[in-house]
Amino acid sequence: MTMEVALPHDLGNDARNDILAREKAYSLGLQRAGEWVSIWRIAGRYANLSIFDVASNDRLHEILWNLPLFRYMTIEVTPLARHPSDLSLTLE
Ligand SMILES: O=C(O)C[C@H]1C=CC(=O)O1
Repeated sequence: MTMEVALPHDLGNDARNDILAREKAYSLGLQRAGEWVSIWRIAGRYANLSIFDVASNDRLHEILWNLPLFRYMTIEVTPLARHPSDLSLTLE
């Protein structure tokens, strides 16, 4: 999925630092738990591309809804399935 962030210009420094610290802590917790598998910065944008491995769509929604930055994000979810040519699935 991708998450594009648009923080309001009038957000004060303290509020900005606080929400970014809470976002980072929330993200690290989910990464340590194995549900947020990886996160990449999309070069040149205030956006990330992330891979999640969750038990259900309801769990994914719960995770996203509780992102501290949720209200400032545009999120695009792309469901992924295993590809038959994935080397790790190939017996050759
Ligand atoms: O910077 C971002 O891409 C937004 C957000 C997502 C996780 C995190 O720590 O920050």
